[in-house]
Amino acid sequence: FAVPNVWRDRDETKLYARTVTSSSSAQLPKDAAEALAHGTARAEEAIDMAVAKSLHRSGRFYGLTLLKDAVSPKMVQLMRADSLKLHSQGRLTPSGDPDEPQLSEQYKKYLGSLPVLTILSPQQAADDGLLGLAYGGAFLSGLCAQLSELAGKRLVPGTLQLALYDGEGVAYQIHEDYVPKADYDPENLPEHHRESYKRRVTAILYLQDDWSEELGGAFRAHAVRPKTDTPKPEDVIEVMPEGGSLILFRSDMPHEVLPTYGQRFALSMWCHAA
Ligand SMILES: O=C(O)CCC(=O)C(=O)O
Ligand SMILES: [Fe+2]
Repeated sequence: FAVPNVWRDRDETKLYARTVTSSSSAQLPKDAAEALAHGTARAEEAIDMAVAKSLHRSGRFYGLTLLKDAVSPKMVQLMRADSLKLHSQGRLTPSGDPDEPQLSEQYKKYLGSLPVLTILSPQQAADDGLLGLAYGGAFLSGLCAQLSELAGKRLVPGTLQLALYDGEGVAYQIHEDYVPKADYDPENLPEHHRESYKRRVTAILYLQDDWSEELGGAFRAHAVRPKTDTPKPEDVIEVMPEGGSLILFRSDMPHEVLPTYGQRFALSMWCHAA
């Protein structure tokens, strides 16, 4: 993701973090159109030049950026309610394929639990009356558009994913979201993975009401893939999945989710190279 030289400013800040203030959309949306419009407006408010620069700065953590209160507590609550609704309807599955059966108790007992997920679009969420997820999807799509504008290099909204780590120690081992095209056979992957080579920026919005350290589930960023099970402290940064927090990073950064002992929802967007 080439950026103008002026941004290569040797900023070694490990984690750029800030709290987003003021919301143009403090009111709950009254209909689907308003949910989409408010989500887009919030992206324009939250993603400014400082965020775009942070995402492209040099340094070891691939532009890792944390925006707290990226979304208001009210909207987080609405998104969480929508997410719980989809979960109760059995729409979240390990591969994201709605027809795939849920994990059996036997599988969980022997192989452990997995995160469950669904792939959605802001418009589909709006059509289904899920105003919270319509807002969240529009926010994350708007974020890609906003970064595209500020970076002068085209990015488009890619895959939007809702995932649930439903306690029981569910984790996601170290990986990169970007996978070079030569490294996989898309035919054998679920549809939403087939375009992983286009991923440039990962944005993850957390939807918990409140979260505490005993519940685990930290997002752990790695400056380098560790050679042993215990990475050096200077090589990792952990972020708690607090509701309303948004993390952004370049999609080739190694990262993982530590074992989770509470219900942990995350709405993720991969901004693709256009
Ligand atoms: O939920 C998170 O914090 C990260 C999830 C993740 O890495 C992924 O879905 O690729
Ligand atoms: Fe990931």
